[in-house]
Amino acid sequence: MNEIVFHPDRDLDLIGVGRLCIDLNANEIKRPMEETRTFTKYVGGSPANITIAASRLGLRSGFIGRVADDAFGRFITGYLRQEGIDTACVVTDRPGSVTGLAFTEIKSPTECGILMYRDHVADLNLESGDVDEAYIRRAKAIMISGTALAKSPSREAVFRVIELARKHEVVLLFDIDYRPYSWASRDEIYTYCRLAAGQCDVILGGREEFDLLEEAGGAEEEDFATAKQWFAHRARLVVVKHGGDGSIAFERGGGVYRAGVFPAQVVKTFGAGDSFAGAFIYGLMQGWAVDRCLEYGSASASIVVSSHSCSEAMPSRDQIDEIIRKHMPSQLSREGTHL
Ligand SMILES: Nc1ncnc2c1ncn2[C@@H]1O[C@H](COP(=O)(O)OP(=O)(O)OP(=O)(O)O)[C@@H](O)[C@H]1O
Ligand SMILES: O=C(O)C[C@@H](O)[C@H](O)C(=O)CO
Repeated sequence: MNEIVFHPDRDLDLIGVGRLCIDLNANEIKRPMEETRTFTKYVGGSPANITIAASRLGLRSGFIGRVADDAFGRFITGYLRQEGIDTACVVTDRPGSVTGLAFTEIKSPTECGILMYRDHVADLNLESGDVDEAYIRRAKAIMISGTALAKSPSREAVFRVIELARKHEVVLLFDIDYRPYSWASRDEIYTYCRLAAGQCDVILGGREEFDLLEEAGGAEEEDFATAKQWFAHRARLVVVKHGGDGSIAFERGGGVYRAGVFPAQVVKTFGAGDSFAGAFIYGLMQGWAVDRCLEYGSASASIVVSSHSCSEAMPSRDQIDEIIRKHMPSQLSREGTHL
């Protein structure tokens, strides 16, 4: 069991909120972007990737976001529908905005870069009026990503989502999802992400992402200090991702869980966090103990880092189960440390 209580009788398990964009992943891998000639197009955007991951695992999923009135916007909406994700609240933006593009460079399994084209993007035109209370009320959980707070009117729309989710007892999950290209300043990140994270039940982020939201770390080990800081707000579960070094999760009730990583034939590193989050959330919603959720997320991530794409590579339950069967639990430990 875990400490997150989801409303039982809702017809949507998870609603993603925010960025819907296009990944253009270099086909010529082990080359710098300057030498790349061709790309493969996938749906992208961290919230979209997470929602696709969750839907692939069987969660009944929806999305609140805006797409551009262009061929990429239509491609994204069609792909979400093809994946069984409800798109009733995916709004086509007024003409003039564009779809965010993420050109990815795969120089080596550990050197991957992303060239973001994010000017005038439709996803940051999400408005409070796009947030339908009746839609929110249908959900057990809502996943918010930090980048949706980077600009107005998307920023106000996210706070409207938070307000309605709290009103209707919808579990709020916050993925810090720091992407520097959309933010005007560090102050804004600190201000708005802290405000949002302070309202959420579950917070996920990398070590560096949490550092952006916190005063200087305390004397204790940083991750423990992070968890204590967020337990002073609403959080019941804090998950710190450490890339190839694994992850650690803290429950407000005192449980501390560490997970290593599963072996992977790494093609690219990005997409690890989104696949981890989608599978971790799936585990939470099955009522699994946190250590099992970490293991599921870690196994999912090992599959996606071994693939060329993010969204399209999101694994099925069978694929994840096979990885876990093959490799057994990876240095999972549960420390009954009380914070
Ligand atoms: N090289 C790897 N091999 C296997 N698993 C990995 C690897 N890198 C990351 N993971 C798994 O994915 C999880 C999340 O990775 P990471 O901390 O890089 O998230 P992130 O920075 O949010 O990723 P993203 O690049 O998608 O934004 C890790 O905690 C780990 O379980
Ligand atoms: O989230 C983004 O804008 C980039 C993603 O589309 C890309 O797939 C990635 O970096 C996933 O972590």
